[in-house]
Amino acid sequence: MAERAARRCCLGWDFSTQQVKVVAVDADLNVFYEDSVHFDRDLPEFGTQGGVHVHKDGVTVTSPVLMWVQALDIILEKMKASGFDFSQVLALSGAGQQHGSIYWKAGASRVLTRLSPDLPLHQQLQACFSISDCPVWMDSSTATQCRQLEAAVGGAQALSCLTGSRAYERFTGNQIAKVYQQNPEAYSHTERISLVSSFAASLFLGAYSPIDYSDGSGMNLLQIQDKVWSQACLGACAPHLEEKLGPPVPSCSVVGAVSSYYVQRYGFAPGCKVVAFTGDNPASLAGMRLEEGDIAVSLGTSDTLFLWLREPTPALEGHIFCSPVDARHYMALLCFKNGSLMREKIRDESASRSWIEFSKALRSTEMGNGGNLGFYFDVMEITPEIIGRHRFNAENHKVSAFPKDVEVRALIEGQFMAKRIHAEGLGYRVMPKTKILATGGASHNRDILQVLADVFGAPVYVIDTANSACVGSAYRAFHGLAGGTDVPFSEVVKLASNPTLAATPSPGASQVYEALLPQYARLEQRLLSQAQGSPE
Ligand SMILES: Nc1ncnc2c1ncn2[C@@H]1O[C@H](COP(=O)(O)OP(=O)(O)O)[C@@H](O)[C@H]1O
Ligand SMILES: O=C(CO)[C@@H](O)[C@H](O)COP(=O)(O)O
Repeated sequence: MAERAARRCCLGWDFSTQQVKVVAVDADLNVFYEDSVHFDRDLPEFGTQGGVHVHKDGVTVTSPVLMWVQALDIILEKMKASGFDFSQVLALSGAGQQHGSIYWKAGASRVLTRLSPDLPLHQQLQACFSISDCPVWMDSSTATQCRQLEAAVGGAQALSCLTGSRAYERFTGNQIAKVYQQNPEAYSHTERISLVSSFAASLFLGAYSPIDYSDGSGMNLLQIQDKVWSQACLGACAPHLEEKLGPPVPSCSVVGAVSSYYVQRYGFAPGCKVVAFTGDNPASLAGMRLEEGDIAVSLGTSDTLFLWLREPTPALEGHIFCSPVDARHYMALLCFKNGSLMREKIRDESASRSWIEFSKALRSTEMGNGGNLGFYFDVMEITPEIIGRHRFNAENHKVSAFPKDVEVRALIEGQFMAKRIHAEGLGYRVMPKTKILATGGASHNRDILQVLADVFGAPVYVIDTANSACVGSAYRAFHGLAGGTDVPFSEVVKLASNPTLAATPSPGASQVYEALLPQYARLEQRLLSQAQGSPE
């Protein structure tokens, strides 16, 4: 504890779908403290599953805002109880699940600025929100608002050129439009709308934190080239929206110092800086120190795949976000909704609820799975828009079930083939020097990473912690502290240890998957045409 007390550090937070996590990173960029609060397990009174409430219509998905606040109270108390020395924290930053929106009620800013150090946050902020259950990224209930927004700006491609993405149901502008249309009273009582990231930053600041360019790119509202709100998009979504959002800022901005609440209650230094929080995927890009040419695969609640881009090339599939570490650059992102929760379901059904058995099934089956291919989308997938489980044998005939081991391999191979096919759709090509950087909870599983290496025909690397969004947030805090835009991010993180090799492609993998990938793509296209025509 004595050694810990003397360690100057930055904190990196992650308000993700299933938990709040924190890491402390010292000046040599070593992670020396990690903690988390899991919503379903540690806050059962909110009744979430996987951190969310799925409503009866099957498409509306929300999370209670006070659950996030209480999770922060709990984790700070845990840190204090462990003897964590908050006075050594030079700066903090953080990440949030992307796209989710928080509606602060008129008068909330006064409460935020006058927090009493004698009480936990959740007791003081109870009456501060005009909407208690916030729409989150898993929501897909805003198809009508999406079509309205695209029509207002000249179509899907026009919206993508402007904001980096065509209209997506989970993107915040469409969610805000739905709140305004269906709950105009709550909307009119709202003085500020935050993303999960800027909401979390606001809790630390004791004042509203601005939205950063990178997470702001996931709203269908920000002009990603000019970095200003699009008046056409704002106008199409809801009235007085610009004043409720506040101006966006570069992701490496110092947005202020921690509120006196944290100084008095936890012993933070009064000068401890808060660097703008961003989305969890942009923060992971920072945590993995992604370089041009590399590809990152995050296997969290959602699966995402992202790339560093110099020039934005907005398309009808995938998203372009402003880079979180260099205001001149961009990142491309593909999001797959049926990630870890789908893997958990197949683990429970076909591998005795055990990751060890799940791994055994992967090891006992062959690459290519004897030609058996599967699509596992228990919730409406984002990439591509298909729902349901669809299994095909080597003759391309639909079958209703697979033996258990075959089912496990079909799931994992299918998930990674989809990633490769859609990344190639964005123009990405696997090169001899390609590195895949893996992160997220499932990157703990070496057998899953082996399939990833085989399907992509490229080596897979991991960083010391699967919490790359937290680590990236701590790195970004150091970046903000060092001067932000004027200092290259790569300079700030040059001391960080290199990623370690976790899996290399097995001999013969490229022949197997070169043959199978076009077959998977054709079947996906067939399912998509059926879904768009008459649902099965
Ligand atoms: N050994 C493992 N094999 C496969 N998946 C795992 C393993 N350990 C954890 N996971 C998955 O990691 C998921 C959580 O990942 P994480 O990146 O922490 O999610 P998030 O940041 O979205 O809350 C869990 O839902 C679980 O399915
Ligand atoms: O919607 C997206 C990205 O566009 C998701 O990736 C969310 O950002 C949720 O992140 P996790 O909690 O799954 O890490």
